[in-house]
This record gives sequence, C-alpha cells and structure tokens, in this order.
Amino acid sequence: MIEVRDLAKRYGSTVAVDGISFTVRPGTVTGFLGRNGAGKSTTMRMILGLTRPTRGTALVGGRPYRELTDPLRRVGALLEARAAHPDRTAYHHLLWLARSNRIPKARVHEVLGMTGLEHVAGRRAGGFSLGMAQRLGLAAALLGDPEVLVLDEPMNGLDPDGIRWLRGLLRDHAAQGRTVFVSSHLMGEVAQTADRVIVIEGGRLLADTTVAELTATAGSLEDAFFRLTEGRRG
Ligand SMILES: Nc1ncnc2c1ncn2[C@@H]1O[C@H](COP(=O)(O)OP(=O)(O)OP(=O)(O)O)[C@@H](O)[C@H]1O
Repeated sequence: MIEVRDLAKRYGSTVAVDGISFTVRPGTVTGFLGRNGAGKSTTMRMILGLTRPTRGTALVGGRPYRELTDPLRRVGALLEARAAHPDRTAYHHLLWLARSNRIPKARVHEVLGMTGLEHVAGRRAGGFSLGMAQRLGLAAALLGDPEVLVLDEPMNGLDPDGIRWLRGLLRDHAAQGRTVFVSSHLMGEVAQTADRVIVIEGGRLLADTTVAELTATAGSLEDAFFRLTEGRRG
C-alpha cells in the first residue's frame, strides 16, 4: 500500500506537486496519468524518498521509504532506464545490487531470465539500447521480489514482446495481492493493464477512480483523459 497525504513540492516559483492525496491499494495495478510536467515523476521520487517534500507525507507499507529496512526487498522502483553504471555489465550491476541488499545471487539469474537479458548479461550496460536498458531497470526493480512496484514509464523503448511480457507481469503481481503503481503516456496500454487510475495536472489531483468507470462515461480512457485535463494545464 502507498499512502500519499497532502504531498507538495515547490522548486523556486514552480509548484511541481500541489498538495495531493491518494492511496494505491494492494491487489491492483494503478496507472498514474498526466501530461508532460504534470508532476508524476516528482510524486514518485517523493514516494521513494529521493526528493524531499515541501509539505505532506508519502508512506509505503505504513512507513516513509527512508525508514524501511531492506528497501529493495520491499519496494521495486524504476525511475530512469539508464540508472546502471555504463561500464558495468548487466550481470555485475545486478550482482552489486543483490550483494548490497542481502539478496541471494541465484535471484540475479532469475531476474535476468524473467527480463530476457540472459544472452546480454555479460555486456556493458552503456552499450544497451533503450529497450535493453529498460529491461535491466526492470530486472533491478524485481530483484528483491518486492511487495510494491513503483515504475515510471516502464514501457518506454520496449518492443512488442517486451510490452506484452510487462503487461502480464504487472497483472500477475497485482493478482498476488501486491501493489503496482505505474506512470504511462500510453492510454491504450493503461486501459488494458490497470484497474485504477490517478490523473494529475499542474500538480493537482483530477481523478482517482477505476478504469471501468472512466471508460464507461467517456467511451475510451484517452477520451476521458482529454475531458479531464482540457483547460487544466498547470
Ligand atoms: N529538479 C527540479 N528542479 C526544478 N524544477 C523541477 C525539477 N524536477 C521537476 N521540476 C518541474 O516540476 C514540474 C513537474 O515535473 P515532473 O518531472 O514531475 O513531471 P512529469 O509529470 O513526470 O512529466 P513527464 O511526463 O514529462 O515525465 C515541471 O514543471 C518540472 O519542470
């Protein structure tokens, strides 16, 4: 469970996030929608303890991220595809993460298999395509077999096989009672994968509802998104 209460972030005169509250429930895939600059990444960074809020709180499993013991085993995060050191091989990047988080080495092989990276495990991450880097980021997120996944644009750069695989993975994760929070600009993909959606614009909450409810009233998730955000640019 992720609980965000009155969360706000200001950068100088820019209000990136303007006092939003929502709960991401276990057993669901929750999509996080908003135009470029709406405040999605800033919100996710505050949930993950990487950006200090100006106001409000974000709790993961009832605690601030920074207070979690073994955070990688509680929360799997993907924020930037190119997070791995470019000179490190995919295998060594994951092994280093595993060792520093008391995760067994066997799990490195498991996540390499899950993400289809076995055949490039010995290659430098710096030479990876965007899709391969994204798969490596997902492998890192899955390494600790976490209860909660927080993924910023995880479909970016993935090929059709990768997108289908990830869709299944997110749905399975939720079906096991875990929490999945995923931002995306791909409305069709969110409509297929998510149970719930949270929509923000200009750092403010516009909707926190089910995909079924939004699509029932507007025809499609894309139409619902435009109706909600029309004239609401921050
Ligand atoms: N480190 C920073 N310093 C100054 N302004 C920032 C910083 N990070 C984000 N912002 C500003 O905060 C606002 C929200 O940005 P954010 O990256 O959270 O949006 P987003 O919804 O993730 O956008 P996108 O869909 O393009 O990824 C934008 O106006 C952005 O310019």
